Amino acid sequence: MQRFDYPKWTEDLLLQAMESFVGLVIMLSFVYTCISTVKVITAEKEKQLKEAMKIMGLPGWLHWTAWFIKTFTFLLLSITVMVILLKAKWYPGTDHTVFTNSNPFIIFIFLLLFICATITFCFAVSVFFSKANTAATMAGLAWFLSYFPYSLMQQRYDDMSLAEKLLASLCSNTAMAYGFKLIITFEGIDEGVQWHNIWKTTTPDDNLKLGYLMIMLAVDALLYLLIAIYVEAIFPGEYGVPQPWYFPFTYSYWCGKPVESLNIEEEPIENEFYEKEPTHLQTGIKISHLRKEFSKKKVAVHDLSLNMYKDQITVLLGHNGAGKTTTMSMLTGMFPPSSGTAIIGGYDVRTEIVGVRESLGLCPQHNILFDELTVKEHLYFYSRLKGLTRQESQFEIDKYIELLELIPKADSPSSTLSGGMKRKLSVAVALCGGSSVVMCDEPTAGMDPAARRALWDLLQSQKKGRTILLTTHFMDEADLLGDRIAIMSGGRLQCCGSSFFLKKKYGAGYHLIMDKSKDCSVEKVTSLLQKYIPEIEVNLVVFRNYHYISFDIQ
Ligand SMILES: Nc1ncnc2c1ncn2[C@@H]1O[C@H](COP(=O)(O)OP(=O)(O)OP(=O)(O)O)[C@@H](O)[C@H]1O
Repeated sequence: MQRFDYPKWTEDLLLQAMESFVGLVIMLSFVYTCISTVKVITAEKEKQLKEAMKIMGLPGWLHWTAWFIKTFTFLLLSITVMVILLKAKWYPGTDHTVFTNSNPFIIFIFLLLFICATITFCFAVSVFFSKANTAATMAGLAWFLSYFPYSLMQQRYDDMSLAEKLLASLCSNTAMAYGFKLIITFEGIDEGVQWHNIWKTTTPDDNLKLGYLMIMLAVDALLYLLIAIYVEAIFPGEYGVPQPWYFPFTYSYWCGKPVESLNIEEEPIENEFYEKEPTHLQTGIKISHLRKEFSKKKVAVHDLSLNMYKDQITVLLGHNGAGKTTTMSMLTGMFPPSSGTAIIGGYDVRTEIVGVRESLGLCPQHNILFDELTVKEHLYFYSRLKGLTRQESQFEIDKYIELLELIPKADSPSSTLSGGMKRKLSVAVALCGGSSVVMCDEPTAGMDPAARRALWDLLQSQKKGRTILLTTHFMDEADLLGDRIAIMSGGRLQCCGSSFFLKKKYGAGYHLIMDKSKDCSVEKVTSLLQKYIPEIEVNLVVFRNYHYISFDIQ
């Protein structure tokens, strides 16, 4: 077959076009991955999913490793395509490729190191933000900014010392740009990058070698990872207990228990509003002088001291804004206490939150579920997080979907469940995996009466061997479920004891409070009510300039 000789300029043009195309693909795939990774990681934080997973036992390193593997797999695919494009013979009848002489394996390793640096760069950016959209915008900006040292100093490249170039390479994009500049220069002298010249310069005037840049990319990857871990620890965002800035130098960070004992003083909580504590039961949660100030004026929890026992359900009962969720958030490490502490399973919530979370199951007030995961997958995921084997996890799945009557929905994604079903699943998630301390924040909110009853039965049947804390503002729920009921109001514990103790103390019965207008006849209202409830008693209460009629019904 006769070979047609193309003019040389068309070959050069095609190669240049390919170079630009490959450059664009590299750029776009990395920018896209960087922005989307930062966005999803921060969204996980924003929706409290990350903190919930950590509360349920997800170690921080595993979270980062999972994200690393996922992003790495995607980028690995894109750099493989890139290397193929760089080495593909684009021009018919010639051996010319974009990088004709270079060893593709070296280019691949170089890009592999760049991937690692890019992923940890995303981690480092994500820890500075709590809102996904802001984080994504800033990630795009930061990604381009990290290319700036290269473009700004390009004019004086020849005058720069090696130290200056290496310092600029602390920005991974700059290291990548320097690397490609070297590869292109090696290509220019028809040698290409080879194993024998990665520790050589292309000209005697240059001082930068590809080997140095590969080391710098590895250093960048490690540096960004350390920044991510450190900043996340001292600035966990809206949720999480911040560590002191010097935490890497503390004994407890590396060896678990701190040197000094964190045991809180054993002071019996006794007064007329606090029922004598059971002596035959083990304390599961010990709260001591817990206080939370959101600001100088806003104290959500005042000096709360309370013990909760194993094999019992302790109910925190209170009106909206009484401080129940804040208390639970401090116990689970979502918020650090302003003062005071709590010991859960022998661990202090201020300093040993990882230990606290080993035994913890949480059903937060707002469902924290993964939209795409099914009911079964949620139970499997959280059971495995708690350390159960595949077989044990399967047993947990079967048990809870049956107990909570979720069998027909077992394979449905959580986003397709009704509100009540989502609550059921959240409670099952808290109980599964053998959590010995279970906290449920208003678990029956939004449930119909039959579902509430089923959930009450489940909680009653599951309390053996566990310390269960649940919050509610339903008196009937507290009465039925609570072995001990702690009533909170205005951030303070008002009284605590069994349902029997509280009824004896405050009188079993109901209070009816009515708003009274100026011309209201108390006698007429009372006689009307007495027609239906003969034993009703009236007493008039004046509260903050408003008049109320308060009735006691025994
Ligand atoms: N992040 C926050 N910043 C400032 N104030 C807060 C914050 N979280 C809660 N508060 C305030 O603390 C008080 C207690 O709130 P909390 O959510 O603990 O009450 P609650 O008893 O759980 O109420 P509900 O039954 O409505 O959930 C409220 O006055 C609330 O406005």
